Amino acid sequence: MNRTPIIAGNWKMYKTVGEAREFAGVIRNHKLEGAVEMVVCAPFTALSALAEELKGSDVKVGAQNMHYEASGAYTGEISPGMLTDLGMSYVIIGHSERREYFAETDETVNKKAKAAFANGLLPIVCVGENLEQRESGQTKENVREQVIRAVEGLSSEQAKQLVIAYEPIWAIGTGKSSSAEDAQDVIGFIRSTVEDAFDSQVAMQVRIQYGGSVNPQNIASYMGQPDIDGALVGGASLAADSYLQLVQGVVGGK
Ligand SMILES: O=C(CO)COP(=O)(O)O
Repeated sequence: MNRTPIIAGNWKMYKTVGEAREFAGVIRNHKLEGAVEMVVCAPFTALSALAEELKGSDVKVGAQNMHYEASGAYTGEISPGMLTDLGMSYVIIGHSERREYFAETDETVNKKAKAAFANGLLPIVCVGENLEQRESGQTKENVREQVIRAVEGLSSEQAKQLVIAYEPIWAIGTGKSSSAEDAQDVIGFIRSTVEDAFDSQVAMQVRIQYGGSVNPQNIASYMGQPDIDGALVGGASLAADSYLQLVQGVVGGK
């Protein structure tokens, strides 16, 4: 099965519009002929400028969150249609920081995943265990529950296009990345969970990324694993040269 690897930068709450434009200027001429899908997920304020700067390039733009409703009295929120209107391709859903600080639940993750597809956006759904769950041997049970709840009610056609990011919370921003073997173990398990929820066809096509302290030095080790289809990267995606090194690492690792 040929799954196109996907490298997605998650800028979190970093970069002004000017900084985003500068980044885009460096990466926009990078051509990969479909070997890797390049995505940058930026703060809402930078999305319009990025879409403009990266138009016609191989780099796709994504948001880091959205509401699941189409419109309404939801002060401070952004709807799926507003993202489509800006030319977004992807949206990160259920990042652990949103689950922890902004009350995101498996239920809202599921509503957002459905709303993303309904609006022509591809969701990158994040799952992952915290340190306590890892140490008490509950990693797989926890991740299985998150995956099953996230994909409830999606059609097989939608599920095939889904991107799942496995991000162990203890590895995010800590410099303590999961070993490639441990990440493969959980990601292989996530693929079998998708097979249980749908079928083997869907499981073979769904792309599953690893995230958590990925950098240009360790990316190739993850890509050498059979079930790992790319990475969702925070800190190391912020500098354009580092982002391009990650992309090259994905090419070299597969
Ligand atoms: O949360 C992450 C990406 O979504 C990972 O962040 P770091 O790459 O900075 O550890």
